[in-house]
Amino acid sequence: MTGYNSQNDVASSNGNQAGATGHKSTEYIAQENHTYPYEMIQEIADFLVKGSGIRPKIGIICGSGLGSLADLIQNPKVFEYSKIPNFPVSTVEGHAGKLVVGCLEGVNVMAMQGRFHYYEGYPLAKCSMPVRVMKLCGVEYLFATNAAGGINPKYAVGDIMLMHDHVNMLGFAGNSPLQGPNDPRFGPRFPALVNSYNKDLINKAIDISKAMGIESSVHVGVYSCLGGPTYETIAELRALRMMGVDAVGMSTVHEVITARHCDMKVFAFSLITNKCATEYSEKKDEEANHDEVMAVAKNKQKACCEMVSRLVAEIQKSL
Ligand SMILES: O=P(O)(O)O[C@H]1O[C@H](CO)[C@@H](O)[C@H]1O
Ligand SMILES: Nc1nc2[nH]cnc2c(=O)[nH]1
Repeated sequence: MTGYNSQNDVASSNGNQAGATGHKSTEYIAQENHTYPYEMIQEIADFLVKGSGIRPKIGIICGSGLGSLADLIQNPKVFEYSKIPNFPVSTVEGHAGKLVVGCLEGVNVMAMQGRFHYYEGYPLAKCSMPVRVMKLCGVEYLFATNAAGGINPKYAVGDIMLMHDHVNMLGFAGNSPLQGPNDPRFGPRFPALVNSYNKDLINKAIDISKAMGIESSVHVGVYSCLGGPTYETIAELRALRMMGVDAVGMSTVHEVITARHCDMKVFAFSLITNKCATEYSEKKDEEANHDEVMAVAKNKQKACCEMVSRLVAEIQKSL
């Protein structure tokens, strides 16, 4: 184990910061960028597969207040993040910090009850590192869920938006989970992101929403991730709307990028927990707040759980 967690570990690691030529080694550059070497991710994956006795096919990331998605899992083996070697810990309310491995609708799955956000102080590569762990555990499909503010005026609180594309605002600012040396065992240096969101899974989810009788509150749209932790200003929300963004949050995009880099099939949805104001107003109730986000997610978790279960059942048919 090359074990490191902080800048201090970099300085005290293997002393190969600069070789005889004065060049930094790839491993040193990886550590300097807070990326995780392949071997370290493999060790985390081995720990989880050995500890659970399961090789999951589907990985689920539970959004704020949507941790109950992991409660669907049968015969769960639960790993607290703090007990998993080299794993970050969750610091946000509504993100329990547990990894749950087991069976859902006859498929082996792994669910993160708690994700990592950039605003928590973690670099993007660290936020999305668990996606690579999932990959090395055997995961082929990533289901990423989130709580988001609705910018599209047609969206109501409690609606679900199936993500078919994203606008990566952190990427515009030059920040990416793939920054730093590329390890081709995960994927290519320059991955393409068109068709990132699997069309077949979106269509299946639309059919499921019809079967559930909720199709009028299910949309297909564009998500944008901002760095947070502030919610947006009116001017920012207007700018995002002009760019074609339908819902805004502080997560998911870096996970999707990491998943597509290592060729996973991606399905993602946003639960619209608040309507974003695009007109100036003094009204307090038009301001986003995390308590409201959590309350709406709690209210709507049943529909979200059913959507996820049914989609997993559909995948099971095709395995
Ligand atoms: O994206 P998830 O983790 O669902 O959480 C969303 O809700 C929180 C803000 O209320 C932010 O963390 C935002 O990203
Ligand atoms: N950035 C952002 N994240 C959210 N998560 C839930 N609601 C919101 C929102 O309005 N903005």
